[in-house]
Amino acid sequence: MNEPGSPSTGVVDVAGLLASWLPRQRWFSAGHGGVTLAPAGQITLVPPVPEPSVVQPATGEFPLPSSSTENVPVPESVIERPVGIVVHLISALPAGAPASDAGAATYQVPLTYRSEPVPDLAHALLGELRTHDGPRYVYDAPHDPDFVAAWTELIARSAEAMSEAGTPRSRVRGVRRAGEAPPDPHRPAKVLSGEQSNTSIIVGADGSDPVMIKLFRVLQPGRNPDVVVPGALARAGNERVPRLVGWVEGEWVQPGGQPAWGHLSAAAEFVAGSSDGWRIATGAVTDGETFARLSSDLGAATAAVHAALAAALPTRPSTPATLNALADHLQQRLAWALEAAPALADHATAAGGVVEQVRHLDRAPDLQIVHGDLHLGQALHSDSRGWVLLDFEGEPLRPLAERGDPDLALRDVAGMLRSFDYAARHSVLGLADDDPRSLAASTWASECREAYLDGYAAQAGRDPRDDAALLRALELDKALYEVVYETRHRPGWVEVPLRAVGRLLAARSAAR
Ligand SMILES: Nc1ncnc2c1ncn2[C@@H]1O[C@H](COP(=O)(O)OP(=O)(O)O)[C@@H](O)[C@H]1O
Ligand SMILES: O=P(O)(O)O[C@H]1O[C@H](CO)[C@@H](O[C@H]2O[C@H](CO)[C@@H](O)[C@H](O)[C@H]2O)[C@H](O)[C@H]1O
Repeated sequence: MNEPGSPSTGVVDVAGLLASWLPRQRWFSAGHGGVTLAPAGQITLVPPVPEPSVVQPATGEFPLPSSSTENVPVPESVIERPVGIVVHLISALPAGAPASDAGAATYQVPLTYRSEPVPDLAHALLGELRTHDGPRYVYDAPHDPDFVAAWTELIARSAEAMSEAGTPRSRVRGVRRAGEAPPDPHRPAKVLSGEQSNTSIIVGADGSDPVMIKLFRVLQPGRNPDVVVPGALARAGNERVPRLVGWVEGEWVQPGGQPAWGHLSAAAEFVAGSSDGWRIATGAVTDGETFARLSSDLGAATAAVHAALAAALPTRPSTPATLNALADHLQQRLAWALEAAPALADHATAAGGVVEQVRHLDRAPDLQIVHGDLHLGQALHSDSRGWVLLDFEGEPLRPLAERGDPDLALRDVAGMLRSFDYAARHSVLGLADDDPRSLAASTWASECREAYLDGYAAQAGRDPRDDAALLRALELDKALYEVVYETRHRPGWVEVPLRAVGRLLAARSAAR
């Protein structure tokens, strides 16, 4: 066996570096051991990208953690350049699982290979590889201006590239929406910092028409709602979402060998001078200020997006079967949450009552395409644009295949109501419900809630409070999801949704 990263026949292997780097990334959820990685595709870009080319997916597997040298080869042609750019597509399988395992995730990992180290990119260095041509410095490519220029150009030129070997499986295509000005690949770029499920790069924040390019880190076969939905809204002329500029789509190979097609990236207008709703709302809580006016505007913006989605994309009338399916879904959520958080056991019977109530409701509004995971962090406010809504990918803990289905617009309303509760109560964690500070938080959240619903009702011509039982059931559904989310990601916050479950169920008993 060769030494890690050493050349064997003119190609080098980056598996060892990935094995230690990937598990440290926020978006890598495959675990910290016992995972097998398998190359699923490999796209080679050439700066400044006159025509990008795609090479055939590599075959073979390598275990993680490991310093195997055998299986993520970097083509010789890449290594020979001063700057080589490769977008590695890598599937992660639970160790020992069959290669066809349906639970495997495919990660998008663009890397640059440089013959000279770049001090400005030190924070993005994965490590060093030894090659027959001397060392190569390997960087997390979204931080590297040459990768960003190449990727932006792919979209700007709507460039399509076939696999060098001519197989239809290996192909990426940039698409620029008709009527959109091409983003300029040569403007300064910056990776957005902060907790994110994907990696977003702002291109051209120094001037006019900046663009935000999001790289989907976890690839799933199929159309990504974060491309489809803003695209439909842009076509409909709705201005409550950042304008979609373009996207990148492509093909890769799933662990069992089946070809997959899906979106790799979306590019949208970067809303300069904006703040997200979570930051504004929690600032208001800290300063003891009202958020009612902005809540009302946010309600109106949500209703405008819902109306545009209902006009532009498929809708379905609700039937008794719809209510049954909603009740089943809530029941599954409950079982899922009970498993993750046994503390919910005291609420199981009352929550089961809500399930049955939903099943026997007389009616429900029509189903339509919705946001799916709406909360304050998914809304941006600026003086020039008012509120815009972001990130139509739906709940990250749900399979992509389920996320684009028509659903109740009320689900988004419930999500935002939960978010007002979070903004108010995360600042009083650990205090009893009757503590004056908790009571003040509760009053603040109620004020936002009513203002949001008023704003929504005025814009939509239909008040979500007319479907009070359904709305409460959807708030419960969301709070159960949040219990699982917090248990996995922020156990210190789990008290926020746990207490909400208790309050929502108590309010229901009181209402009967
Ligand atoms: N078009 C945009 N303009 C300005 N800021 C944006 C834009 N899109 C996203 N952001 C910022 O990036 C953050 C993460 O975006 P989001 O779409 O939620 O990414 P992720 O899928 O990684 O969670 C948002 O909270 C917002 O602050
Ligand atoms: O933004 P994402 O799509 O990654 O959504 C996930 O993370 C959110 C937290 O960042 C989480 O939202 C929950 O916490 C928010 C405060 O941080 C709060 O405003 C939301 O109401 C609450 O649901 C979201 O559930 C999760 O899917």
